[in-house]
Amino acid sequence: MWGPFEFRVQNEGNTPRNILEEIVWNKDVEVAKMRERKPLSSLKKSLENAPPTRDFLGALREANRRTGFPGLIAEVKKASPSRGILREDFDPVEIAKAYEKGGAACLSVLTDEKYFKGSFENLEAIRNAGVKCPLLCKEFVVEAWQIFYARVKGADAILLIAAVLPDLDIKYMTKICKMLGLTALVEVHDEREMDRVLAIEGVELIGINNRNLETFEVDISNTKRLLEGERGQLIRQKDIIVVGESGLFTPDDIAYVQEAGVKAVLVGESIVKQSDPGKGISGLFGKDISL
Ligand SMILES: O=C(O)c1ccccc1NCC(=O)[C@H](O)[C@H](O)COP(=O)(O)O
Repeated sequence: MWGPFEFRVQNEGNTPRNILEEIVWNKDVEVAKMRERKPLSSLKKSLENAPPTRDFLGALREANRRTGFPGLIAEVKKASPSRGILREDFDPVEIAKAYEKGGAACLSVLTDEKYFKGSFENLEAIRNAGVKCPLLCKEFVVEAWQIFYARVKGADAILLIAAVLPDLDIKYMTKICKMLGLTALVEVHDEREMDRVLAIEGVELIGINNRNLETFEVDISNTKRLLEGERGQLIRQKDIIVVGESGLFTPDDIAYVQEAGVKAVLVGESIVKQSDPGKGISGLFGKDISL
């Protein structure tokens, strides 16, 4: 069992070395406060009133089968540390509905407030507005409490980042997700993280992030590199669905990651910035995929 050795614990006086470390240190404090207000025992009671979960993996598979393109996870994102504000007139429910109409299989909703200007209210509002696409809670999970919270707020899936979590946590959190009916999207960026995650039993959905979360560098050939040779073979053997994430702007980009072996893509910037984000999807795929 291995872990993200690059990470240091926050100590008095030291400063974060990169944005991911900073986000995680802040998240630790934020979650501790939230947990104090709503302890796990009370969250567990709220589960009784949570809406049923929808099949995130099934929706991706079905979209891939129906369109012949990778299933789209369209991201509802107002801002990011690397790009700043992406959209001033940001109405999460309107954007979610436009994505659904435009052919998205699933949606990814940023819930981090400090760095992405997202919120759990956005997630809840989209769920309550009757959007049928299954929803990914796009968070920086540092403890299991957050998984229960996401489920209560209407998520169908949640992100677990290998650069943030040690293997044992991923294993344990994947089990918690299954118990709650959530899909875990386990995100990797390099070969070492991919090998760690491939050794963890029960992982069904892996995201390859083309963005280095420490430097912000984006390179879509990252997806191809991580799917080459024995890794690609093992992924096919295990029937794991791979999601190509970040930096996808054109039909050529989609074709490139599809050729590399992905069955799904996660896209934010290139579609959320369009005046009609639904039409942005047709531009991204070079075709109307809603039909
Ligand atoms: O995007 C950032 O600046 C960022 C910084 C630190 C941690 C995560 C970050 N982004 C999350 C993502 O990877 C993207 O939101 C997602 O993959 C969509 O990417 P894009 O299509 O390029 O907007």
